[in-house]
Amino acid sequence: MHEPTNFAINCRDVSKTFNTTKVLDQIDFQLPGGSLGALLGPSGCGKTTLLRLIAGFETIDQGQIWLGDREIASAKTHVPAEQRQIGMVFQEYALFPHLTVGQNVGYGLGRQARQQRIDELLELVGLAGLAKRMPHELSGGQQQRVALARALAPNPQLLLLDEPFSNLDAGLRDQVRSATKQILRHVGATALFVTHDQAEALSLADQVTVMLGGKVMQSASPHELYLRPTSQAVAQFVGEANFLAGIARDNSVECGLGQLLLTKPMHGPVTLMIRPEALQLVPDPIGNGLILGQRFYGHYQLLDVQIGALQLAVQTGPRLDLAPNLRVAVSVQGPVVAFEAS
Ligand SMILES: Nc1ncnc2c1ncn2[C@@H]1O[C@H](COP(=O)(O)OP(=O)(O)OP(=O)(O)O)[C@@H](O)[C@H]1O
Repeated sequence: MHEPTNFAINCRDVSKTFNTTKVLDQIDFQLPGGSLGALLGPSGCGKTTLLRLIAGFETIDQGQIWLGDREIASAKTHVPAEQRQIGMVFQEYALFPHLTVGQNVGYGLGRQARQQRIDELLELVGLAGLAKRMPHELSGGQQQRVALARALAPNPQLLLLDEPFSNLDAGLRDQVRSATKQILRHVGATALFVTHDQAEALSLADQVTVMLGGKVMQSASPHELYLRPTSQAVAQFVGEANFLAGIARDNSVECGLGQLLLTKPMHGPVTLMIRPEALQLVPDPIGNGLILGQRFYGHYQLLDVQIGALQLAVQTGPRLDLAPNLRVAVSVQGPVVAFEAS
């Protein structure tokens, strides 16, 4: 079957079983050309397996994968990894320890114009002048850039990155992440990276795909995913969320915070999701809430507030006037998302 699309990657109904465990269950996944995608999910959800199927390191049991309009995998087809024009960056970088930086970058290139391309790529990743160094003479961040330059050298149609920043310490990680994004944008690459770090996925990717238990739960822009999760599971996995029960009638819902407005009409029992920053509080001796606890993060804080039988997280900026045992008035100032009660 041929399915021409505008997607750089198109996975349809892809399943994979190891021994008797179904690791990927009817995956539908698309990534537009020129964009940066993230596969996000907890450990064991199957994200690395999906990346490896796209790379061609494993065969698929069912479904199809296209790279542009080329079918690269199905139950009957398996284009070998080296013929897929896919570049890889591994978690451990996998640099050849006995080769210099320049030789590492040039590894997948033919002889022609090799030196020029190596220089060009080292310049691109900000390592011009380090071609003669050995990998062990570089910092973690520099090694990651060499791995990126090596993957980009043959001009791949697609770049796959497996937890590319997890080996870097926190201080360096942010810096390397934005440098990587800049480089990928500069060369107009289509790239897909795997992460279990939601902040990394939200801050870096154009499209975030949440996987849970071998299934794709939602694929959307970071804003859409955070503000309009389509399931309670996604809302819970991405960011901090408050859940409360309610009874919906048309565009309003009755719940422990009173009557609230819904963005779409619903009926009957629902579960409401309200982000901590969608709640506001002010000190009030006769208010509806009591501060039970405080989690202070510097540029913001989360306050655990008891309201009747509910316990909700409320986000504020750093303030000195809020502390446990203070009575406050809590109100809803942001979007309320409703799911059919499960
Ligand atoms: N070659 C294999 N043989 C048997 N089971 C495997 C194989 N590869 C992966 N699995 C199993 O498949 C499941 C999904 O693994 P996968 O590595 O895709 O998850 P992940 O979401 O990337 O997790 P992590 O973030 O921990 O790497 C796990 O239960 C894993 O043990």
